[in-house]
Amino acid sequence: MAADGQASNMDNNLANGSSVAASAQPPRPGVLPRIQTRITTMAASKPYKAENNICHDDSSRPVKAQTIDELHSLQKKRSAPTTPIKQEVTAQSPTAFSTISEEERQRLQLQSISASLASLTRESGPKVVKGDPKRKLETPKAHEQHHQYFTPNISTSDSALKFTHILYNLSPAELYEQAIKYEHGSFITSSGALATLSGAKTGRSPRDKRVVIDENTTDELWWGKGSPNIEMDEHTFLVNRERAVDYLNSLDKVFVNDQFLNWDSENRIKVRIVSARAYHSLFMHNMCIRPTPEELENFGTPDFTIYNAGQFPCNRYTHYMTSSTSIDINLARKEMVILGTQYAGEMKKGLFSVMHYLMPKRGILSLHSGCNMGKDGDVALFFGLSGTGKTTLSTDHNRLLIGDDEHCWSDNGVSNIEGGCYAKCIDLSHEKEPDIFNAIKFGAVLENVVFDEHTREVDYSDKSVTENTRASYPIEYIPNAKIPCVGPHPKNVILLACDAFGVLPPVSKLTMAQTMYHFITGYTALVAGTEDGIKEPQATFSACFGAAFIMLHPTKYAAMLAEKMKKYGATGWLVNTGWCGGRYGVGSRIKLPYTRNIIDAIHSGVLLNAEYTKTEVFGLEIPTLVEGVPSEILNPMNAWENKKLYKETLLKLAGLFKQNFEVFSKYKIGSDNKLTEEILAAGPNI
Ligand SMILES: Nc1ncnc2c1ncn2[C@@H]1O[C@H](COP(=O)(O)OP(=O)(O)OP(=O)(O)O)[C@@H](O)[C@H]1O
Ligand SMILES: O=C([O-])CC(=O)C(=O)O
Ligand SMILES: [Ca+2]
Ligand SMILES: [Mn+2]
Repeated sequence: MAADGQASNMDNNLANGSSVAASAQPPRPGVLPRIQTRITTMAASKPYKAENNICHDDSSRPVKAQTIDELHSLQKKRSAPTTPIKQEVTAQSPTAFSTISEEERQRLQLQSISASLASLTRESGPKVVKGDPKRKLETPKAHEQHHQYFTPNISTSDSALKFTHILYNLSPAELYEQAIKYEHGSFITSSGALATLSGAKTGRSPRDKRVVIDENTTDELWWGKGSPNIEMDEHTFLVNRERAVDYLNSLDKVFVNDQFLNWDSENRIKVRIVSARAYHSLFMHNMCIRPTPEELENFGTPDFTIYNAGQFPCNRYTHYMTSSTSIDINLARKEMVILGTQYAGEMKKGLFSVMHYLMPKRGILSLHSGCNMGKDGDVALFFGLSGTGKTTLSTDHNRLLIGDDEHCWSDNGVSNIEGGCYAKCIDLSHEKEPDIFNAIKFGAVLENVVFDEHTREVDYSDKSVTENTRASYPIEYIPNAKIPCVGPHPKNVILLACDAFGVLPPVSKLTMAQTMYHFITGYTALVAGTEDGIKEPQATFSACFGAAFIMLHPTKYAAMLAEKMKKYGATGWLVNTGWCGGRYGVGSRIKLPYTRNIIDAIHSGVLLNAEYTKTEVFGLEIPTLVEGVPSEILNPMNAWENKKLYKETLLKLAGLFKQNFEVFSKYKIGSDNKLTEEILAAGPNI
């Protein structure tokens, strides 16, 4: 009773504005004075007011909610309505801007996604609905909200009775939440990036890549020795496709990304990626070109669709399957199926393979290269196998970044295929690669890195999960990205090789024939990890610096490159970003600042007119002086202590080059055989 009396007494005091007096009164013995949180509000200078003897602190306006759920519903406001689709003016619909309703648009969109997810064998599949199944408000009851889901048929199977929720083109923030709530190994790092695990595979699986052989592809594609295209028949493709689609449809929710490839608007490709992980959806959000809301409304039917069921294995009893992983491309169906690997790079590089088929058909050369542009509009291409420095060297604070990995060269100039970059992170430091380091912030996906469990600080030197740690981020995260990612014809074509033998010079100027020879050869010492199973650097030859992704015979791409380089007067260069002063294990990797100085001298044109000497065996023209590079490393022989060992190693590598080139010697490039002989003569002289 005493407490009650005290309380009402206090309230009255407050109501009378006499709280100061009240608190000034000595407390009754044994009773502590009531804690007062506020007396008057300073900002509004409004006194407390009492209604029904209850004190209200109305210093800030009360929330317009009766319950916590209502309060939560206030937190999110609906996205701004997207602009209506403008229809053609026709006789039937004479109004210039007649629109289709939002409802109709949603219905068409779901119809398109439903068609993508439809089984090829059953009459009906699951109903697709938009939104997160956990958000009750958005789960429609069967008899209401008909516009929210689409089902093509009357239910005839259990799977047709269930809903598959479609998380369509979610934003990075939404994908973060999905990843953190539902995917093990997802964490926010101290810089705001989303750390993820790609599972058992931490690199691509080129031996599990299959391409459907049919009446067209038999003759069109490169098959056999050296080719990345391992054949599979249409039937087996459909078996795997059905397996992937059934897996995806069995889930409560799948992610769907509708995006673009190629910044050249005339040659843009619409891609749809259906996947089961927020990690995959965010990765592709970063790597493909992100449509504007208007572009998304007019998206229509995709030109190519990926079904990524990477968590689910393929069936080893299926014909052609040699492991539980299968990455299958069907050019006729315009589809790709991924089973048994969650490594996100498979999607990126799978689409790149498709571009290597589609673009040459249009006279456009597709290139595994980085690309940047100087302030004066001089464009450089950086070819090279994985880990040779395309991303590192095309990301140059003094130049505009067009792209780091996949480009097209058409009659209009160069264009990036992608909307993001995919950088190697091992030993990444702010000091050596500041732009890449700073791009790893909110929205970036960080694959397989190790971080402090408390501070979430990433340790880029830690290889505990893999050596092939990676960051994927939108290209605009690089401060001097060139948007749109297109540029004029290249002036310099730089071939990067990471030479583990340490015998190739840090830089040499190439003749056209030498450029072709080295382009077709595609030499490097593969840096550990990007291709699954490779743990130590080893000498590798990969035609066109990307044999894993080309679809046609390498000479087709080489001929196009030669033609374009001649037409637009580009100069070829060979830059060794690998070892000097001895082979791997003895010498050391050429310091990045030296390579950057070499690249600067190429860009500026200084190196074009430098003094040159010719090396023996490879016949490479090497400059005697490059500013900011110790002259003794320019000629590798000088950098080796043991000259005899140098010569032996040089001859060994030359032998490997010769052996590798044998398969190409019977192919013609150009209208006569002349170019082939010139190219053969441009190889090592032993
Ligand atoms: N002299 C050098 N030149 C270039 N890169 C170097 C050099 N020394 C060390 N590196 C390191 O080599 C790696 C080059 O990787 P980068 O991401 O550029 O490869 P990439 O060619 O883009 O490969 P991918 O096609 O797999 O993405 C980086 O980690 C970079 O720090
Ligand atoms: O595809 C990958 O995983 C990384 C990459 O860019 C390459 O290997 O060329
Ligand atoms: Ca890269
Ligand atoms: Mn690459």
